[in-house]
Parts: sequence; C-alpha cells; structure tokens
Amino acid sequence: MIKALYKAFEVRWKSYRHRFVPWIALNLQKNERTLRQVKDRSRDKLVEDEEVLGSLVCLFTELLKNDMKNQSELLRFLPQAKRDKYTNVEDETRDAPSAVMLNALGFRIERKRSSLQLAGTGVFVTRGRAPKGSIVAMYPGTIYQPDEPIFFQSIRNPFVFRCIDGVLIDGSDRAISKIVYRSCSGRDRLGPFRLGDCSWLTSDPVNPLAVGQYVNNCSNEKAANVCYQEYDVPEGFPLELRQFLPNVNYRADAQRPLRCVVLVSLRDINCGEELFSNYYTIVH
Ligand SMILES: C[S@@+](CC[C@H](N)C(=O)[O-])C[C@H]1O[C@@H](n2cnc3c(N)ncnc32)[C@H](O)[C@@H]1O
Repeated sequence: MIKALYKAFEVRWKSYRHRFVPWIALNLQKNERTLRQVKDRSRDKLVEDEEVLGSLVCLFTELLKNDMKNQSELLRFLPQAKRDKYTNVEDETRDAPSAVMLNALGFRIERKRSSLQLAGTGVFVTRGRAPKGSIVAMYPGTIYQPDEPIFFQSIRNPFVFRCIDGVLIDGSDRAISKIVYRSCSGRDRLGPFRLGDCSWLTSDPVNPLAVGQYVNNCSNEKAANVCYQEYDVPEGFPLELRQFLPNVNYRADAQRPLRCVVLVSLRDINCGEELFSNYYTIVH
C-alpha cells in the first residue's frame, strides 16, 4: 500500500517541470486550476533560443555602452572590430540601468509590494509595454547540477527553482545562498573578464531583468502572464557581455553550458500590471 502510494507520488512529482520545492508541497492541493499543462518537452519553449540570445545581447550591449567610463579598460583586450561596436558612443552621460532597459526593450520592470495579499514582493511592468513573446525577466542564482549538494542552502528557502532536467537554481539573495553565489562568482573569471554579475543580490541590479525570482505564482483571480523558459548560454556568447549574466555554476569545473532561465510574456503586458507565472507545469 505504502509502496503504491509512493510510486503514484513519484510519477506525479517527476512530471513537474518547474517547482519551488517547499511551496509546491504545501499548496498544490489548494490550487489545481493554476497548473500549466504542456503536451511534451519540445513544445514548452515559447520563443526560439536565437530570439532569447538576440534580446539579451541587445540589452547587455546597451548596458555596456552606458557604462563606458568603467568598461574602456576592459575593451582594450578585445579585437579592434569588436571594440568599435561599443566605442562609437557620442553621449557620455550615464543613465540608470532601468532607463537603458526602457530604451532597448520598450518597457521596464521593478520590484514592488505584490497586488496579492500576503504575497510579499512582486514584479511589475512600471513603464512601457511588453509585447507577447518578450523576455521580461531572468531568474538569477547559483546553478546546481542534480548531483550537487544544496541541502543547507535550501532550508527555509522559497527561491530554489527546479528545471525539468533536475538542475536547480538558488535565487535567494540572503544568508548562505548569498555567500555561495558571491564566492562562486568571484572565482569565475577569464583574465580581466568577469563571467557573471553579483549586483542582483542588492536592491540595484546592473541587469534590470535579474529580478525574476520575485515573480509570484498566479491565482484563480490573476492568471499567469509569463512563463519560465530554460536557456543554455552558447559558447559564442560575447565574452565582454557575460558580466551581465546573473547566474554562476556551483561547481568550478562544470562540464555543460551555463544554465539561465528567462521569463517570457504569454500576452502583451501593460504598464502597471504585475507579472504572474505558473510555479507548476505538468509535462505529459
Ligand atoms: C519565489 S518567492 C516569490 C517572492 C516573494 N513574493 C517574496 O516576497 O519573497 C515564492 C514565495 O512567494 C510567496 N507567493 C508566491 N506566489 C504567491 C501567491 N499567489 N499567493 C501568496 N503567496 C505567494 C510564497 O510565500 C512563496 O513561498
């Protein structure tokens, strides 16, 4: 009897695509209507990887240009042709990263108190409009492969996000999670080039997309308007733009591409709207 119950639970558990582990265990029974159903893994991606790459490169290029005062030393290590892409900047004034995002993508997002009672902080479109299929946020944090130890970091941590292949992302900006991220991020450099960003751990991230860990779950009243999508950073991703990626591998000698997760809009999202995702996806 217990074995049969365990088996049924295991089958159901394995079919979930993304899970915030403690949250799903406590709330699944309450809110079955908000499950996202996907026919198979290959149909889960809303936008092609090339489009994700295009959006990230577009925003990161503008962020780099906006920070030319601090970046010019670094750019000296690039071939001239690449350097020219960034250095033909006429206006030398520095804008806030969120203003750069508004110019580059046509909208900006910010953390604010959620419109749902007792849901803490949420993420809102606060200027412009995000058209359907846009990359509206990124899920920052330390990447753990399925066999890597996360026990202590996951205690009372609602920010542990699970991908379909068992990869975990710890998006908590507090306590031991924060220490681990900073330490791994300080470790990973290629000569003068930083390979990731730590500023998402503060209230002023240099990459304004990196607040996806604060997006709340949809409810019966507030339908999901974004969904999660995995993105493995390709080898050819520009080295000088990796400094804006808000993820780092826990293991120093990781053998696979860096995993990122982006949040994609399911419909046009207007200024003032809060972002809501599906914490649970069932892949049939
Ligand atoms: C990944 S965090 C999201 C950020 C969180 N709102 C905060 O302020 O830290 C997940 C936690 O947010 C809260 N949460 C998310 N969606 C919710 C909802 N629809 N209703 C109530 N609480 C929610 C739960 O406490 C959950 O454990």
